[in-house]
Amino acid sequence: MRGFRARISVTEALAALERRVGQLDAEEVALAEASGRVAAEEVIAAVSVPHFARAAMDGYALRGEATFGASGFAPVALRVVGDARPGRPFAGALGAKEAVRITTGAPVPEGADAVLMAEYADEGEQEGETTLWAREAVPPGKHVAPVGEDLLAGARVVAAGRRLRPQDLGVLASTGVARVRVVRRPEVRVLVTGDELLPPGSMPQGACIVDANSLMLAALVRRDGGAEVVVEYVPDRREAVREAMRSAKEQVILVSGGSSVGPEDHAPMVLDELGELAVHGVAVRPSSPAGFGFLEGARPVFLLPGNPVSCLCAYELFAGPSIRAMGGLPWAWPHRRRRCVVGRKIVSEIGRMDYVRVRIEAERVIPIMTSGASILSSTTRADGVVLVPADEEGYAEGAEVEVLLYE
Ligand SMILES: Nc1nc2c(c(=O)[nH]1)N[C@H]1C(S)=C(S)[C@@H](COP(=O)(O)OP(=O)(O)OC[C@H]3O[C@@H](n4cnc5c(N)ncnc54)[C@H](O)[C@@H]3O)O[C@H]1N2
Ligand code: MOO
Repeated sequence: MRGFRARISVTEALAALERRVGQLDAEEVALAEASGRVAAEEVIAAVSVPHFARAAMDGYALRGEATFGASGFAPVALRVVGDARPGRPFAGALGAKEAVRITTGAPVPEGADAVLMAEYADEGEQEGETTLWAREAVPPGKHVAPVGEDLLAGARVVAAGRRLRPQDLGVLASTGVARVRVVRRPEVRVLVTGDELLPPGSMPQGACIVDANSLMLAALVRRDGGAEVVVEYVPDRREAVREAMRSAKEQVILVSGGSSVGPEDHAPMVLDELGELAVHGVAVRPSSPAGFGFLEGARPVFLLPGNPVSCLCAYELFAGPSIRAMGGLPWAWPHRRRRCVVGRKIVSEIGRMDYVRVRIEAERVIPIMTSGASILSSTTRADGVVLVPADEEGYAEGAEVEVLLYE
Protein backbone atom coordinates (compact mmCIF):
# COMPACT_ATOMS: atom_id res chain seq x y z
CA MET A 1 0.00 0.00 0.00
CA ARG A 2 1.20 3.44 -0.86
CA GLY A 3 -0.76 6.53 0.11
CA PHE A 4 -1.64 9.41 -2.18
CA ARG A 5 1.23 11.85 -2.45
CA ALA A 6 -0.25 14.85 -4.16
CA ARG A 7 -3.81 15.37 -5.33
CA ILE A 8 -4.28 17.61 -8.32
CA SER A 9 -7.02 20.21 -8.45
CA VAL A 10 -10.32 19.51 -10.17
CA THR A 11 -9.57 22.39 -12.55
CA GLU A 12 -6.23 20.89 -13.63
CA ALA A 13 -7.70 17.42 -13.92
CA LEU A 14 -10.53 18.73 -16.11
CA ALA A 15 -8.11 20.65 -18.30
CA ALA A 16 -6.07 17.48 -18.82
CA LEU A 17 -9.23 15.57 -19.69
CA GLU A 18 -10.72 18.16 -22.02
CA ARG A 19 -7.51 18.22 -24.09
CA ARG A 20 -7.80 14.49 -24.72
CA VAL A 21 -11.51 13.87 -25.26
CA GLY A 22 -12.96 14.48 -28.71
CA GLN A 23 -16.25 14.08 -30.53
CA LEU A 24 -16.84 10.69 -32.15
CA ASP A 25 -17.46 10.44 -35.88
CA ALA A 26 -20.88 10.43 -37.55
CA GLU A 27 -23.27 7.68 -38.57
CA GLU A 28 -26.45 7.74 -40.62
CA VAL A 29 -29.72 6.70 -39.02
CA ALA A 30 -33.32 6.51 -40.17
CA LEU A 31 -35.27 9.60 -39.16
CA ALA A 32 -37.49 7.39 -36.98
CA GLU A 33 -34.43 6.54 -34.87
CA ALA A 34 -33.10 10.09 -34.62
CA SER A 35 -35.00 11.56 -31.66
CA GLY A 36 -32.54 12.68 -28.99
CA ARG A 37 -29.56 12.14 -31.29
CA VAL A 38 -27.13 14.96 -32.08
CA ALA A 39 -27.07 16.21 -35.68
CA ALA A 40 -23.54 15.82 -37.05
CA GLU A 41 -24.10 18.44 -39.75
CA GLU A 42 -26.62 21.09 -40.64
CA VAL A 43 -29.61 20.08 -42.71
CA ILE A 44 -30.82 22.42 -45.46
CA ALA A 45 -34.38 22.22 -46.76
CA ALA A 46 -34.31 20.72 -50.25
CA VAL A 47 -37.87 21.87 -50.94
CA SER A 48 -40.22 24.55 -49.70
CA VAL A 49 -42.96 23.62 -47.25
CA PRO A 50 -45.64 23.80 -48.43
CA HIS A 51 -44.48 23.40 -52.02
CA PHE A 52 -47.80 24.70 -53.35
CA ALA A 53 -50.05 27.55 -52.25
CA ARG A 54 -52.72 26.03 -50.03
CA ALA A 55 -56.03 27.02 -48.52
CA ALA A 56 -55.93 27.99 -44.84
CA MET A 57 -59.74 27.84 -44.43
CA ASP A 58 -62.68 25.83 -45.70
CA GLY A 59 -64.67 27.85 -48.25
CA TYR A 60 -64.26 28.99 -51.85
CA ALA A 61 -61.14 29.70 -53.86
CA LEU A 62 -61.66 32.71 -56.11
CA ARG A 63 -60.15 35.93 -57.36
CA GLY A 64 -60.27 38.45 -54.55
CA GLU A 65 -60.96 41.20 -57.00
CA ALA A 66 -64.23 39.53 -58.02
CA THR A 67 -65.65 40.00 -54.52
CA PHE A 68 -64.94 43.73 -54.19
CA GLY A 69 -68.02 45.55 -52.98
CA ALA A 70 -69.69 42.37 -51.71
CA SER A 71 -71.69 42.63 -48.47
CA GLY A 72 -74.66 41.01 -46.75
CA PHE A 73 -76.94 43.54 -48.45
CA ALA A 74 -75.31 43.24 -51.86
CA PRO A 75 -73.86 39.75 -52.29
CA VAL A 76 -71.79 39.07 -55.38
CA ALA A 77 -72.58 36.05 -57.55
CA LEU A 78 -69.84 33.71 -58.85
CA ARG A 79 -70.13 30.43 -60.77
CA VAL A 80 -69.03 27.33 -58.83
CA VAL A 81 -67.00 25.21 -61.24
CA GLY A 82 -65.63 22.40 -59.10
CA ASP A 83 -63.94 21.19 -55.93
CA ALA A 84 -60.42 21.13 -54.50
CA ARG A 85 -59.49 18.75 -51.64
CA PRO A 86 -56.15 18.03 -49.96
CA GLY A 87 -54.43 15.56 -52.27
CA ARG A 88 -57.16 16.00 -54.93
CA PRO A 89 -56.64 19.39 -56.57
CA PHE A 90 -59.01 21.12 -59.00
CA ALA A 91 -57.70 20.30 -62.44
CA GLY A 92 -58.40 23.45 -64.40
CA ALA A 93 -57.83 27.18 -64.08
CA LEU A 94 -60.37 29.65 -62.73
CA GLY A 95 -61.97 32.44 -64.72
CA ALA A 96 -62.66 35.93 -63.34
CA LYS A 97 -66.21 35.19 -62.18
CA GLU A 98 -65.64 31.63 -61.04
CA ALA A 99 -65.11 29.90 -57.71
CA VAL A 100 -64.08 26.43 -56.53
CA ARG A 101 -65.17 24.77 -53.29
CA ILE A 102 -62.00 24.22 -51.28
CA THR A 103 -61.04 22.72 -47.91
CA THR A 104 -58.11 23.55 -45.64
CA GLY A 105 -54.81 22.24 -46.98
CA ALA A 106 -55.97 21.82 -50.59
CA PRO A 107 -53.91 23.44 -53.38
CA VAL A 108 -55.36 26.79 -54.43
CA PRO A 109 -56.24 26.40 -58.14
CA GLU A 110 -54.59 28.39 -60.87
CA GLY A 111 -56.38 31.68 -61.40
CA ALA A 112 -57.51 31.96 -57.76
CA ASP A 113 -55.69 34.17 -55.26
CA ALA A 114 -57.94 34.17 -52.17
CA VAL A 115 -60.27 32.00 -50.13
CA LEU A 116 -63.67 33.18 -48.96
CA MET A 117 -64.63 31.45 -45.71
CA ALA A 118 -67.73 29.23 -45.92
CA GLU A 119 -69.30 31.39 -43.18
CA TYR A 120 -69.61 34.30 -45.65
CA ALA A 121 -70.98 32.30 -48.56
CA ASP A 122 -74.30 30.87 -49.73
CA GLU A 123 -74.70 28.38 -52.51
CA GLY A 124 -77.74 27.92 -54.73
CA GLU A 125 -78.90 26.47 -58.04
CA GLN A 126 -79.82 28.91 -60.74
CA GLU A 127 -80.70 27.93 -64.30
CA GLY A 128 -78.86 24.62 -64.01
CA GLU A 129 -75.70 26.26 -62.66
CA THR A 130 -74.41 26.38 -59.14
CA THR A 131 -73.98 29.92 -57.89
CA LEU A 132 -71.96 31.17 -54.95
CA TRP A 133 -73.21 34.30 -53.23
CA ALA A 134 -70.27 36.02 -51.55
CA ARG A 135 -71.37 38.15 -48.60
CA GLU A 136 -67.92 39.53 -47.89
CA ALA A 137 -65.11 41.02 -49.94
CA VAL A 138 -61.74 39.23 -49.62
CA PRO A 139 -58.50 40.91 -50.69
CA PRO A 140 -56.08 38.88 -52.84
CA GLY A 141 -53.94 36.62 -50.65
CA LYS A 142 -56.60 36.25 -47.96
CA HIS A 143 -56.53 32.75 -46.34
CA VAL A 144 -53.97 31.50 -48.85
CA ALA A 145 -50.75 30.05 -47.38
CA PRO A 146 -48.02 30.86 -49.90
CA VAL A 147 -45.31 28.45 -51.05
CA GLY A 148 -42.64 28.22 -48.32
CA GLU A 149 -44.88 29.76 -45.64
CA ASP A 150 -43.47 27.15 -43.23
CA LEU A 151 -39.97 26.74 -44.69
CA LEU A 152 -38.29 28.05 -47.82
CA ALA A 153 -36.10 25.74 -49.87
CA GLY A 154 -32.48 26.49 -48.90
CA ALA A 155 -33.29 27.44 -45.31
CA ARG A 156 -31.48 25.70 -42.46
CA VAL A 157 -33.76 23.15 -40.80
CA VAL A 158 -31.36 22.07 -38.04
CA ALA A 159 -27.89 23.26 -37.09
CA ALA A 160 -24.97 20.90 -36.53
CA GLY A 161 -24.79 19.93 -32.86
CA ARG A 162 -28.53 20.13 -32.27
CA ARG A 163 -30.00 17.42 -30.06
CA LEU A 164 -32.99 16.52 -32.19
CA ARG A 165 -36.38 17.19 -30.63
CA PRO A 166 -39.51 15.25 -31.54
CA GLN A 167 -40.76 18.20 -33.59
CA ASP A 168 -37.44 18.38 -35.48
CA LEU A 169 -38.19 14.92 -36.84
CA GLY A 170 -41.58 16.20 -38.03
CA VAL A 171 -40.06 19.20 -39.78
CA LEU A 172 -37.30 17.11 -41.36
CA ALA A 173 -39.85 14.59 -42.60
CA SER A 174 -41.90 17.39 -44.17
CA THR A 175 -38.88 18.41 -46.28
CA GLY A 176 -38.52 14.87 -47.63
CA VAL A 177 -35.62 13.76 -45.43
CA ALA A 178 -35.45 9.99 -44.78
CA ARG A 179 -32.12 9.62 -42.97
CA VAL A 180 -29.89 11.98 -40.99
CA ARG A 181 -26.22 12.01 -40.06
CA VAL A 182 -25.81 12.02 -36.31
CA VAL A 183 -22.85 11.85 -33.96
CA ARG A 184 -22.13 8.31 -32.75
CA ARG A 185 -23.02 7.63 -29.15
CA PRO A 186 -20.18 6.35 -27.00
CA GLU A 187 -20.52 2.74 -25.94
CA VAL A 188 -19.80 2.36 -22.26
CA ARG A 189 -18.72 -0.64 -20.17
CA VAL A 190 -19.02 -0.52 -16.40
CA LEU A 191 -16.58 -2.75 -14.54
CA VAL A 192 -18.00 -3.26 -11.07
CA THR A 193 -15.37 -4.40 -8.60
CA GLY A 194 -16.01 -5.56 -5.04
CA ASP A 195 -16.31 -9.19 -3.92
CA GLU A 196 -18.90 -8.06 -1.38
CA LEU A 197 -21.40 -7.05 -4.06
CA LEU A 198 -24.60 -8.77 -5.13
CA PRO A 199 -26.35 -7.72 -8.34
CA PRO A 200 -29.39 -5.39 -8.14
CA GLY A 201 -32.53 -7.36 -7.43
CA SER A 202 -30.82 -9.41 -4.70
CA MET A 203 -31.51 -9.12 -0.97
CA PRO A 204 -28.48 -8.06 1.06
CA GLN A 205 -27.23 -10.95 3.24
CA GLY A 206 -24.29 -11.94 5.39
CA ALA A 207 -21.34 -9.68 4.69
CA CYS A 208 -22.65 -8.93 1.21
CA ILE A 209 -24.34 -5.71 0.06
CA VAL A 210 -26.24 -4.94 -3.11
CA ASP A 211 -24.47 -3.05 -5.88
CA ALA A 212 -25.91 0.47 -5.92
CA ASN A 213 -23.53 1.95 -8.46
CA SER A 214 -24.14 0.16 -11.74
CA LEU A 215 -27.82 1.09 -12.17
CA MET A 216 -27.04 4.66 -11.17
CA LEU A 217 -24.14 4.86 -13.63
CA ALA A 218 -26.12 3.29 -16.47
CA ALA A 219 -28.90 5.86 -15.97
CA LEU A 220 -26.39 8.71 -15.88
CA VAL A 221 -24.80 7.48 -19.12
CA ARG A 222 -28.24 7.37 -20.72
CA ARG A 223 -28.90 10.94 -19.56
CA ASP A 224 -25.61 12.00 -21.10
CA GLY A 225 -26.37 10.53 -24.51
CA GLY A 226 -24.33 7.32 -24.26
CA ALA A 227 -25.31 4.16 -26.09
CA GLU A 228 -26.29 0.91 -24.38
CA VAL A 229 -24.29 0.25 -21.20
CA VAL A 230 -22.75 -3.14 -20.49
CA VAL A 231 -22.19 -4.03 -16.84
CA GLU A 232 -19.57 -6.61 -15.86
CA TYR A 233 -18.82 -7.82 -12.33
CA VAL A 234 -15.11 -8.28 -11.79
CA PRO A 235 -13.56 -10.17 -8.85
CA ASP A 236 -11.10 -8.26 -6.67
CA ARG A 237 -8.05 -9.96 -8.16
CA ARG A 238 -5.38 -8.14 -10.09
CA GLU A 239 -5.51 -10.70 -12.92
CA ALA A 240 -9.30 -10.42 -13.24
CA VAL A 241 -9.23 -6.62 -13.32
CA ARG A 242 -6.46 -6.71 -15.91
CA GLU A 243 -8.33 -9.17 -18.11
CA ALA A 244 -11.58 -7.15 -17.85
CA MET A 245 -9.84 -3.91 -18.77
CA ARG A 246 -7.75 -5.50 -21.51
CA SER A 247 -10.71 -7.14 -23.22
CA ALA A 248 -13.08 -4.15 -22.99
CA LYS A 249 -13.79 -2.87 -26.49
CA GLU A 250 -16.08 0.03 -25.61
CA GLN A 251 -15.13 3.67 -26.15
CA VAL A 252 -15.52 4.51 -22.46
CA ILE A 253 -14.81 2.34 -19.42
CA LEU A 254 -16.13 3.18 -15.98
CA VAL A 255 -14.55 1.28 -13.11
CA SER A 256 -16.60 1.28 -9.92
CA GLY A 257 -14.60 0.71 -6.73
CA GLY A 258 -11.05 -0.45 -6.19
CA SER A 259 -9.81 3.04 -7.01
CA SER A 260 -7.88 3.76 -3.85
CA VAL A 261 -4.58 2.46 -2.51
CA GLY A 262 -5.75 -0.61 -0.55
CA PRO A 263 -4.42 -4.11 -1.27
CA GLU A 264 -7.50 -4.86 -3.38
CA ASP A 265 -7.44 -1.58 -5.31
CA HIS A 266 -6.02 -2.89 -8.55
CA ALA A 267 -7.61 -0.61 -11.14
CA PRO A 268 -5.12 2.29 -11.03
CA MET A 269 -2.07 0.03 -11.39
CA VAL A 270 -3.67 -2.09 -14.08
CA LEU A 271 -4.57 1.02 -16.07
CA ASP A 272 -1.01 2.28 -15.70
CA GLU A 273 0.24 -1.05 -17.02
CA LEU A 274 -2.17 -1.42 -19.96
CA GLY A 275 -2.36 2.21 -21.00
CA GLU A 276 -1.83 5.48 -19.25
CA LEU A 277 -2.92 6.53 -15.76
CA ALA A 278 -3.19 10.30 -16.32
CA VAL A 279 -4.71 11.40 -13.01
CA HIS A 280 -5.07 9.55 -9.71
CA GLY A 281 -6.07 11.48 -6.60
CA VAL A 282 -8.01 14.74 -6.93
CA ALA A 283 -8.47 17.54 -4.41
CA VAL A 284 -12.20 17.09 -4.02
CA ARG A 285 -14.53 15.81 -1.32
CA PRO A 286 -15.90 13.24 -1.69
CA SER A 287 -14.18 11.11 -4.33
CA SER A 288 -10.60 12.14 -3.65
CA PRO A 289 -9.28 8.73 -4.86
CA ALA A 290 -10.90 9.31 -8.27
CA GLY A 291 -8.78 9.17 -11.36
CA PHE A 292 -8.76 8.59 -15.08
CA GLY A 293 -6.52 7.53 -17.87
CA PHE A 294 -6.60 6.18 -21.38
CA LEU A 295 -6.43 2.88 -23.16
CA GLU A 296 -5.36 2.30 -26.74
CA GLY A 297 -7.38 4.42 -29.17
CA ALA A 298 -7.62 7.37 -26.73
CA ARG A 299 -10.45 5.58 -24.94
CA PRO A 300 -10.95 7.11 -21.51
CA VAL A 301 -11.14 4.96 -18.38
CA PHE A 302 -12.65 6.56 -15.29
CA LEU A 303 -11.75 5.29 -11.84
CA LEU A 304 -14.80 5.95 -9.72
CA PRO A 305 -14.48 5.33 -5.97
CA GLY A 306 -16.73 2.59 -4.66
CA ASN A 307 -18.51 4.67 -2.04
CA PRO A 308 -21.73 5.48 -3.90
CA VAL A 309 -21.75 9.25 -3.32
CA SER A 310 -18.12 9.41 -4.41
CA CYS A 311 -19.00 7.32 -7.42
CA LEU A 312 -21.78 9.75 -8.36
CA CYS A 313 -19.60 12.79 -7.74
CA ALA A 314 -16.62 11.46 -9.72
CA TYR A 315 -18.95 10.50 -12.57
CA GLU A 316 -20.47 14.00 -12.66
CA LEU A 317 -17.10 15.72 -12.48
CA PHE A 318 -15.17 13.70 -15.07
CA ALA A 319 -17.05 10.93 -16.85
CA GLY A 320 -20.26 12.84 -17.58
CA PRO A 321 -18.64 15.75 -19.44
CA SER A 322 -16.48 13.36 -21.46
CA ILE A 323 -19.37 11.11 -22.50
CA ARG A 324 -21.42 14.14 -23.50
CA ALA A 325 -18.55 15.67 -25.49
CA MET A 326 -17.84 12.39 -27.29
CA GLY A 327 -21.49 12.24 -28.31
CA GLY A 328 -21.57 15.88 -29.47
CA LEU A 329 -23.33 17.29 -26.38
CA PRO A 330 -22.10 20.15 -24.19
CA TRP A 331 -19.29 19.57 -21.71
CA ALA A 332 -21.12 21.56 -19.01
CA TRP A 333 -23.33 19.86 -16.42
CA PRO A 334 -26.84 19.37 -17.80
CA HIS A 335 -28.54 20.21 -14.49
CA ARG A 336 -30.98 23.06 -14.23
CA ARG A 337 -29.57 25.74 -11.96
CA ARG A 338 -31.22 27.83 -9.30
CA ARG A 339 -29.68 30.77 -7.45
CA CYS A 340 -30.68 30.79 -3.79
CA VAL A 341 -29.57 32.30 -0.52
CA VAL A 342 -27.72 30.10 1.97
CA GLY A 343 -29.94 29.39 4.98
CA ARG A 344 -27.33 27.54 7.01
CA LYS A 345 -23.56 27.91 6.73
CA ILE A 346 -21.86 25.66 4.14
CA VAL A 347 -18.49 24.50 5.43
CA SER A 348 -15.60 23.65 3.13
CA GLU A 349 -11.83 23.82 3.12
CA ILE A 350 -9.43 25.92 1.08
CA GLY A 351 -7.48 23.75 -1.33
CA ARG A 352 -10.20 21.31 -2.33
CA MET A 353 -13.52 21.39 -4.11
CA ASP A 354 -16.55 20.26 -2.12
CA TYR A 355 -19.59 18.53 -3.56
CA VAL A 356 -22.20 19.59 -0.99
CA ARG A 357 -25.63 17.99 -1.06
CA VAL A 358 -28.32 20.53 -0.16
CA ARG A 359 -32.02 20.88 0.33
CA ILE A 360 -33.95 23.97 -0.68
CA GLU A 361 -36.39 24.98 2.05
CA ALA A 362 -38.48 28.11 1.54
CA GLU A 363 -36.00 29.28 -1.13
CA ARG A 364 -33.08 28.86 1.31
CA VAL A 365 -30.19 26.45 0.80
CA ILE A 366 -29.64 24.03 3.68
CA PRO A 367 -26.64 21.68 3.55
CA ILE A 368 -27.43 18.07 4.44
CA MET A 369 -25.57 17.17 7.60
CA THR A 370 -24.75 13.52 6.89
CA SER A 371 -21.89 14.14 4.56
CA GLY A 372 -20.39 10.62 4.48
CA ALA A 373 -19.59 9.37 1.00
CA SER A 374 -21.23 6.02 1.74
CA ILE A 375 -24.63 7.62 2.54
CA LEU A 376 -26.28 7.53 -0.88
CA SER A 377 -29.68 8.37 0.59
CA SER A 378 -28.25 11.83 1.33
CA THR A 379 -28.48 12.43 -2.42
CA THR A 380 -32.07 11.26 -2.59
CA ARG A 381 -33.05 13.54 0.28
CA ALA A 382 -31.23 16.43 -1.39
CA ASP A 383 -32.71 18.75 -4.02
CA GLY A 384 -29.34 19.35 -5.55
CA VAL A 385 -25.71 20.09 -5.02
CA VAL A 386 -23.52 23.15 -4.47
CA LEU A 387 -19.97 22.94 -5.78
CA VAL A 388 -17.68 24.94 -3.51
CA PRO A 389 -14.54 25.82 -5.48
CA ALA A 390 -11.09 25.15 -4.01
CA ASP A 391 -10.42 28.82 -3.28
CA GLU A 392 -13.53 29.23 -1.08
CA GLU A 393 -13.79 28.34 2.58
CA GLY A 394 -17.49 27.72 2.22
CA TYR A 395 -20.44 30.10 2.26
CA ALA A 396 -21.85 32.08 5.15
CA GLU A 397 -25.56 32.32 5.85
CA GLY A 398 -27.04 34.93 3.54
CA ALA A 399 -24.58 34.37 0.69
CA GLU A 400 -26.05 33.67 -2.71
CA VAL A 401 -25.10 30.35 -4.31
CA GLU A 402 -26.00 28.35 -7.36
CA VAL A 403 -27.66 24.98 -6.79
CA LEU A 404 -27.33 22.32 -9.49
CA LEU A 405 -30.67 20.57 -9.23
CA TYR A 406 -30.97 16.78 -9.13
CA GLU A 407 -33.69 15.58 -11.46
N1 LIG B 1 -5.13 5.18 2.53
C1 LIG B 1 -6.22 5.66 1.97
N2 LIG B 1 -7.33 4.92 1.99
C2 LIG B 1 -8.45 5.43 1.47
C3 LIG B 1 -8.47 6.71 0.93
C4 LIG B 1 -7.26 7.46 0.93
O1 LIG B 1 -7.22 8.61 0.47
N3 LIG B 1 -6.18 6.89 1.44
N4 LIG B 1 -9.64 7.20 0.46
C5 LIG B 1 -10.85 6.67 1.00
C6 LIG B 1 -11.96 7.12 0.24
S1 LIG B 1 -12.30 8.79 0.37
C7 LIG B 1 -12.71 6.30 -0.52
S2 LIG B 1 -14.11 6.91 -1.38
C8 LIG B 1 -12.44 4.89 -0.68
C9 LIG B 1 -12.53 4.52 -2.16
O2 LIG B 1 -12.07 3.28 -2.28
P1 LIG B 1 -12.36 2.34 -3.49
O3 LIG B 1 -12.65 3.07 -4.72
O4 LIG B 1 -11.23 1.41 -3.53
O5 LIG B 1 -13.72 1.65 -3.10
P2 LIG B 1 -13.96 0.25 -2.41
O6 LIG B 1 -12.92 0.03 -1.38
O7 LIG B 1 -14.13 -0.74 -3.46
O8 LIG B 1 -15.33 0.54 -1.72
C10 LIG B 1 -15.52 1.55 -0.79
C11 LIG B 1 -16.89 1.34 -0.12
O9 LIG B 1 -17.90 1.40 -1.06
C12 LIG B 1 -18.67 0.20 -1.11
N5 LIG B 1 -18.99 -0.10 -2.48
C13 LIG B 1 -18.12 -0.39 -3.45
N6 LIG B 1 -18.75 -0.61 -4.59
C14 LIG B 1 -20.05 -0.47 -4.36
C15 LIG B 1 -21.22 -0.58 -5.15
N7 LIG B 1 -21.15 -0.89 -6.45
N8 LIG B 1 -22.42 -0.36 -4.59
C16 LIG B 1 -22.50 -0.06 -3.27
N9 LIG B 1 -21.44 0.08 -2.46
C17 LIG B 1 -20.23 -0.14 -3.00
C18 LIG B 1 -17.76 -0.82 -0.54
O10 LIG B 1 -18.46 -1.91 -0.02
C19 LIG B 1 -17.04 -0.03 0.52
O11 LIG B 1 -17.86 0.09 1.65
O12 LIG B 1 -11.15 4.61 -0.20
C20 LIG B 1 -10.86 5.15 1.09
N10 LIG B 1 -9.59 4.67 1.48
O1 MOO C 1 -14.46 10.16 -1.47
MO1 MOO C 1 -14.39 9.07 -0.32
O2 MOO C 1 -14.58 9.70 -1.73
O3 MOO C 1 -14.93 10.41 0.69
O4 MOO C 1 -15.62 8.37 0.56
